[in-house]
Amino acid sequence: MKMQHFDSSTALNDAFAADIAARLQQAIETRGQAVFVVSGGKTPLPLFKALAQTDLDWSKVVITLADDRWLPEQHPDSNEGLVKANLLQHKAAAAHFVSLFDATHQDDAFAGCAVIAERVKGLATFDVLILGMGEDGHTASLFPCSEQIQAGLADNAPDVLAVQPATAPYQRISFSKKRLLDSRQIYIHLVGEKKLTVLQQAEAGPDASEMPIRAILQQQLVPVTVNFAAS
Ligand SMILES: O=C1O[C@H](COP(=O)(O)O)[C@@H](O)[C@H](O)[C@H]1O
Repeated sequence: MKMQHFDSSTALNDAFAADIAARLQQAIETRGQAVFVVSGGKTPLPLFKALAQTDLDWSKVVITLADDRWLPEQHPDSNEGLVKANLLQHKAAAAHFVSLFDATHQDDAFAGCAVIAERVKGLATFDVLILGMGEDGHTASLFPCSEQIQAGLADNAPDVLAVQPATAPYQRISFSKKRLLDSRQIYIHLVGEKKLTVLQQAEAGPDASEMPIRAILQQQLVPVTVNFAAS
């Protein structure tokens, strides 16, 4: 794991956006398209705004989410709504977005999960995956407090699973650890000292079902870079 400390989130976002654009550009040149997987929550908002202004042939970029809350995009807590309002704008408006929500099963992520599995099954290896982390050590929607945590971390897990966290709102849909690790480069994006403390706790302990971010930190298949700023 590579750890990068930045003096400010502005410096982090500028460098991060340039790095992502270079990797997506390289993927387009090598394979004709790039698959870019982002996370929701509050942390990535300024990064999304910076990326939206970045020169790239976005029409060759497929964007999806590592996870989403099972909500229509109009809901203020929908990660899809956040991505559409902040990333899929300006120069990045030409990107193709793959939603993790299905309105025909809008009240039940468990019923809708098969639709999402079908939708994402053709996605190639993720060229760039950005993960966030909650203060409980969850990443994507692999929540330690959920009944689905062992299924999400299993080596034979499906690509996506529905999750009901016990201590966070909304049903979720999440890529499994197995599918998240089918990536060429993983970034963990952290802002705030508290998240750094949580990351250090995660590095120190063995059990990924207690802190699912460990499944990303303690593997050797995919390079991981942590981009951190205190504020
Ligand atoms: O619930 C979620 O939380 C994490 C972390 O969010 P943040 O607001 O602390 O940045 C996020 O990575 C994940 O995508 C989201 O669904």
